[in-house]
Amino acid sequence: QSVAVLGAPFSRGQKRGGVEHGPKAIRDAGLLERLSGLDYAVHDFGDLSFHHVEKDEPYMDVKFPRTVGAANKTLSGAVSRAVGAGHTLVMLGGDHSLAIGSVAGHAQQCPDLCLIWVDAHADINTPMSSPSGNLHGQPVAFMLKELQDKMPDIPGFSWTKPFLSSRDLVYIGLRDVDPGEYQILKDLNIQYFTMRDIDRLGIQRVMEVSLDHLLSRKQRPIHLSFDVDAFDPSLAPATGTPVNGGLTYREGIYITEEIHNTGLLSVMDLVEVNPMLGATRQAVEATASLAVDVIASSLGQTREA
Ligand SMILES: N[C@](CCCC[B-](O)(O)O)(CCN1CCCCC1)C(=O)O
Ligand SMILES: [Mn+2]
Ligand SMILES: [Mn+2]
Ligand SMILES: [Mn+2]
Repeated sequence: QSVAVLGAPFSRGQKRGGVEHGPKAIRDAGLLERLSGLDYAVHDFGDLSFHHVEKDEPYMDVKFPRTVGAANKTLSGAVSRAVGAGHTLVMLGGDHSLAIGSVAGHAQQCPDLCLIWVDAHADINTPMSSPSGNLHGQPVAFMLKELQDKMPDIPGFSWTKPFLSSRDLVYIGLRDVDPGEYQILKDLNIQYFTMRDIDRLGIQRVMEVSLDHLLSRKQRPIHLSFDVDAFDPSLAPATGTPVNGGLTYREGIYITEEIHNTGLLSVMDLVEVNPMLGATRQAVEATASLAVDVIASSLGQTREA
């Protein structure tokens, strides 16, 4: 089994500088060493380089559409090649707009993939419903076939088309969903577990139902898109959109242990670590170290042995 690590130093899906330094912060927290300690061959693909598109004016209030679109087109090619070469891939963000390229590239190789989205936010705004115009709040809307009649042709995104059915997606950790997003979740009958659901059911039941929902009919590759802001801000302060009342360390690790135990994890994203947003160096290091723990646990590090 071989693991590839790919950095995507990108920030234009949102407004706060620094998230482009996320890949370096996670590497500096010892990611490669930790993965080498697990029984994988580890390949470091380094960081992609992205180019800013000139005169990238907003389109329907969407910010930097051409720059974000171009970055994700590049990323999707790199992800597709890595999966095609047989690697389990870890994509380090960068903001969550990068999931547009990461999941699309994965779907090119694995069209029957299912998606587990761990996040305080649903990231399913359309350009029309977005309160901010920031594309890191919209990636899932670009993937869903059921939304394509609601999606305008945004400049920079002509390279991609929706590939995911709403039944092939589960959310875990939601606690800050916009009205337009909530309407979409309900209309498309998308399976989601909020932090309240986790309080009521417990994380063991949430994972049991989530994995049953996605895998009981058919075992297929899993794409895990993990936004570090799913965790409580006390654990992951260095991130752009923190929301109180998030996952505990143990809940986050239980999620990733259960995903590892399926044996079906194929690509994971770890996004929204922003080393410039920690109040202290310790806060930055705690956030980056947590990201390493999440990735290592997704790839088989256990609390047992
Ligand atoms: N839903 C928000 C936040 C998106 C976060 C993206 B992620 O998950 O990748 O970090 C807007 C959230 N909300 C807007 C009104 C005021 C409170 C925050 C948006 O801008 O779409
Ligand atoms: Mn997100
Ligand atoms: Mn989020
Ligand atoms: Mn965020």
